[in-house]
Amino acid sequence: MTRQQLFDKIKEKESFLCVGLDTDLEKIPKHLLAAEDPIFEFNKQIIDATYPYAIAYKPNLAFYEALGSRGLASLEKTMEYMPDDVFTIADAKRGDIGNTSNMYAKAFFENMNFDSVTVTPYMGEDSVTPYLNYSRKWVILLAATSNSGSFDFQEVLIENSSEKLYERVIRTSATWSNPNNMMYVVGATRPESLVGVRALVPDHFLLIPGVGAQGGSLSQVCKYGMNRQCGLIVNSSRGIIYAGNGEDFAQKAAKAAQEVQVQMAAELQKHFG
Ligand SMILES: O=C(O)c1cc(=O)[nH]c(=O)n1[C@@H]1O[C@H](COP(=O)(O)O)[C@@H](O)[C@H]1O
Repeated sequence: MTRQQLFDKIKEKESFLCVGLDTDLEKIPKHLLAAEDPIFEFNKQIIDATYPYAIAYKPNLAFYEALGSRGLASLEKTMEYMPDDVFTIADAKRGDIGNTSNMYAKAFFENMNFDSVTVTPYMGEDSVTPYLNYSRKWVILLAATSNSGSFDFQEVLIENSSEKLYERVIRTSATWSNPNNMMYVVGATRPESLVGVRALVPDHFLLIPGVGAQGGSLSQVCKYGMNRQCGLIVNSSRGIIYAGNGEDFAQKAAKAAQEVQVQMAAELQKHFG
C-alpha cells in the first residue's frame, strides 16, 4: 500500500486505528475451541466486526509462532482472509545481517504478503535496507517503545551530545530512505517524546502502540504526534479483541473499535476541520 493510499483510507474511514491480532488460545472465547482452527475463526470474526472502524491490522508473530506450524497456518489463513484495502503489519521485530534480512523480507513481503514489518534497528543500516527494496512495502523501525525497559537504552544520553539514543536512531535511520517506505514505532505511554520525534521526522508515519490495555492517552498522542496529514497509525490489541469473551465477543470488539474510531474522527475534525 502506498502512502497516498494510507492517507486516503484514513480520510475515508475517519480512522487511523490498527487492530492488533495478539490472538491467544488462553484468552479467546471457550466456544471457539471446538472450531477446526480456533485462532483463525477468532481472527476472522474480529476482522469482520472491526473492519468498518479500522484501517490496519497487526498480527503479532509471537502469538502464532508459539503454536508452531499450526499457528503459522492460522496466520497464513488470516492473511489470505484480510480485505485488500487494509494495511497489514507483521509485528515480528526482526533485525539481522543483510543476507538474513533479505530472507525475512521475502518471508513477510513475498510469502505472506504483508504490507510492512516491524524491525529493530540495533544492527544498523545493512540490517534495514533489504526491506526497502520492495515497492509499496514498508519497514517500521522501533524507536521509543512503550515498555518500562525502554529506559534502559533508548533514553540514555549519547556522550558529548544532548541527544538520546532513540533520537540518534531516528535521525540516522531517516537518512537511509524516506517517508514513503519507512515508519517509526513510538509508544503511546511516552507522549512527551513525540514532540522531539516530530522535530526529527515531521513527515513520517508513526505506529503508536500502547493505548487501551497499556493506558496510553489517544488525545495526548494526537496532540503531540499528529502531523499535517495525520501521520499516525494507533494500535490497540487486547483493549479491542478481548473486549468480550462470550458468544458476543465480536460485537463487543466492534463496539470497542467503534468507540476508538469515534474519538479518532473527533481528533481529525479538530486538527483538519
Ligand atoms: O511494535 C509494536 O507493535 C509494539 C511496540 C511497543 O513499543 N509496544 C508494544 O506494545 N508493541 C506491540 O503492540 C501490541 C500492544 O498490545 P496491547 O497492549 O494489548 O494493546 C503488542 O503486540 C506489542 O507487542
